[in-house]
Formats: sequence, C-alpha cells, structure tokens
Amino acid sequence: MKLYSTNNKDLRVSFKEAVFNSFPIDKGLYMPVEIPQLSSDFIKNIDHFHFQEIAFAVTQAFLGNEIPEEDLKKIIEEVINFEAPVVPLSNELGVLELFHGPSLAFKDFGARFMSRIMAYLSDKNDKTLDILVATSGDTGGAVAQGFLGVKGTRVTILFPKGKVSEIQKLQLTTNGQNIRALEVDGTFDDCQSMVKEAFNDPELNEYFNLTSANSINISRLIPQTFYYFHAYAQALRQNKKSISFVVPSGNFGNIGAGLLAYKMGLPVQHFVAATNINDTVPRYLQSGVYMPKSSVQTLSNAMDVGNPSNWVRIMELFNNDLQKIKEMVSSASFTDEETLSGIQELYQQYNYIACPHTAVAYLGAKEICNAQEFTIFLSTAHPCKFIDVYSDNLKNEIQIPTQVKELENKTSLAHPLKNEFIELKKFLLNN
Ligand SMILES: N[C@@H](CCOP(=O)(O)O)C(=O)O
Repeated sequence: MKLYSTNNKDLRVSFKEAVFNSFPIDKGLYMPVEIPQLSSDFIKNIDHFHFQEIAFAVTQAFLGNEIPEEDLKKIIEEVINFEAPVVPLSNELGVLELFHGPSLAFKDFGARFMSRIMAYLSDKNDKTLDILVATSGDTGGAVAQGFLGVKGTRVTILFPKGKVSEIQKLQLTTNGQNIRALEVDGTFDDCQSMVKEAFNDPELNEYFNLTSANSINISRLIPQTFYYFHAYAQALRQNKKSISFVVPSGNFGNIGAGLLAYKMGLPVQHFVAATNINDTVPRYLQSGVYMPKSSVQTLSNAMDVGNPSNWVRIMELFNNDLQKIKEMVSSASFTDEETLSGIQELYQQYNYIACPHTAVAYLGAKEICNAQEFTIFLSTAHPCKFIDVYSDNLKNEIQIPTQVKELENKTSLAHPLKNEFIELKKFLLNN
C-alpha cells in the first residue's frame, strides 16, 4: 500500500512509514494512492461472513501481502473480540452500538488495531515509540487501554482541563506504567495543535521516535471502516437492502472511515454528519466557506472540536468537489437542549438509553429517516461515561460495567500543563 500526502500528491510513502510518522512534514494527511475495491461478489454475500472475516478481508484489500495471512488473521482476532450489533428500533431505524470494547467507545477499534499493527511492524531494536495523543474525551481512554503495558511504547495523553467527564478522566489518568496524562489549560483544539507542532519540531524528533494515535494516523482509519461493512451485513440479514448512516462527528475520522468504505464499494445511499454546536462542517456545507472556530464545551464533549482534522481527507475522497460531497453527505448541528430532548425521546419512544453523542446522531437520523430505507445511526459511547447528564430515573437504569466500577478506587495522576507548545516540549524533554 502506498500513500501520498494531501499537501503533496507526488509524495509516496509505505504503510509502515505512514503508521510510524503519522503526520507528513508538509502538514497534510496521508491518503492511499489507490482506494482498494472489494469485489461485488463479496459485498453481495457479505451477510455470510462474520465480523472478523469481514475485518480481515477489508484489511487485506488495503495491505495486500504486506502482512502474511496467518499473522494478519491473528491480529484481527485479537482486535475484534467484542460485538458491534445493529439494534433495530423500528422498521426504518437502527442503532449501531460501537461501545462494547474495553474503554466503552468506538475508539477501541482504532486503538486496538493500531497498537497491534505497531507492535508487529516495529523493529525490535528501535528506540521507544513515543505516542502523542490529544483527546476531547474518548480517544485517550481507548489509546491508554490499547497500549497499556505494550513493550517499547510510551503514551502521552493531552486532555483539556475541566472538559472531559469524570469517568473519561479516570480512564485517562489512572493507568500508570507506560501511560501518562497532561491536563492542559485549554481546549481540545489547543491539545491537537500542540501535538501536531511536536511532530514538526526538529529537536523533539531528534530525541524521540514520535507518532500519533489520533485519527490523523491512517492506521486508525482502516479499522473504523470494518463496522460499516459489518453493519451492512447485519442489515442484509434483517432484510434491509438500502441503508444510510448517521454519524456523530467531531474530528470527522469516524465518518471519514464510513466514506472510505463507501468508496471501496459499500452500497450506502447517504451519510449525515451530525454535530453539536461545534458546527464548522455544517456551516461549510451550507456556505461554501471553511471557517474553523475555537471549540466550545457541550454535553457531547468528545465532539467538541472546532477544527476537524479529517475534513481534508473527506474533501480528497471527493476530489475536492464540494458539489459531489453534498450529493453524498449532509450535515446538521444540534444544541445541548435538543440533545437532552433527543435522549428523552429515545427513552420514551424506544426504551433506549443513549449517550449524548448518540442522541445527536439520532436527531440527525430523524431528519432523513424514511420508509424506503433503513437509517442506521452510530452509537459511539456507553451512556455510563456521561452519567451526570441524565435525570435520576434514567441514571438508575444505566448498567455500570465492571471496568468502570474498578476505576473508582484508582488514583488519578495528571500533570498540569499551560496551553503553550514550549511547555509540552519542556515536559517531553525533561520526563
Ligand atoms: N473525539 C475525539 C477527539 C480526537 O479525535 P480522533 O478521532 O482524532 O482521535 C476524542 O474523543 O478524543
């Protein structure tokens, strides 16, 4: 698999280089030179395959023989060891639950795949791999779980002070071992831009073997395509042939993966990117002017992103043709008040308890849902991660999984960091 940079179409790097360097020096993002196509036979019969088989076929389409079949199968079996069910709510509406992994968020797919791929591809004699990750809430916990105790790696998580939920904070800050957390006095966008700056800093690159575990890294995107194919397989089994996806969107890596799956041959009618009031993309699709804004805090905190990294990849998938994008993707934003009514409505109408991000996706789904097709909205995190958002009657109904109960007795350790790149640099050089 060869990749180019969105800022330099002539550049060619290998998959291994893209995984370990993650962010091209020209500040673009890596994209596959060729989008692999899955055969129409495979797609037609996809309902005969189980999740791991689908994930294997998709990865092999990208990587060819770069990883021998037996080794790749083993990696996939380890990564995909939890379910991603499509739960039907009605004839027209289903919810794809992506929160059954260890950190209770969809980020587990990407983080688990990435940690196994990095361990497999790294040269044993390489110096420690320093993984930097910015999080608005969910990525950090998944990456911590994915890399905890992985030899030869050290993870540094930057998160915005006071802007993640209590459970998310515990997931980020109680791991110890090779995982450390920096509590930044700023927003997620500040954390993300500090991390990006680190990749372009000559001194840091001389001392450290730096890479990213955010969705700017292409190895996060590949595994996030798996569940779109698997959802389609499940829809076929439920006799639904025409489907659309509604994706709660922050950094746009999740919907980016869905659109990649579509470009690989997955039959999808339409995508909706549902956002909270951090609405850079909905505004862009409406006005044609791309104007990122500083992110603001909302109840769906993992989507508090003002400058979504992956939008450039989506543009690239459609040859930067805004009209073509609009034919396939629409976008809508919702306030916190609407999100809370979405949560209530889902509970009252379907007896379903959704996290705030999922509720935003549900509101987006309501806008396009129709009798001719099956609309699947993605549920990206378990509601227990946002327990303070719910009214008492709902709170009491939320089952708390063991991994969350276990967090309660752990000690939280985070290093405070001013919102300045030089502070991050000093921390990295001195610790
Ligand atoms: N929603 C994210 C923000 C980072 O996004 P990523 O997909 O690039 O890792 C989070 O929960 O941290």
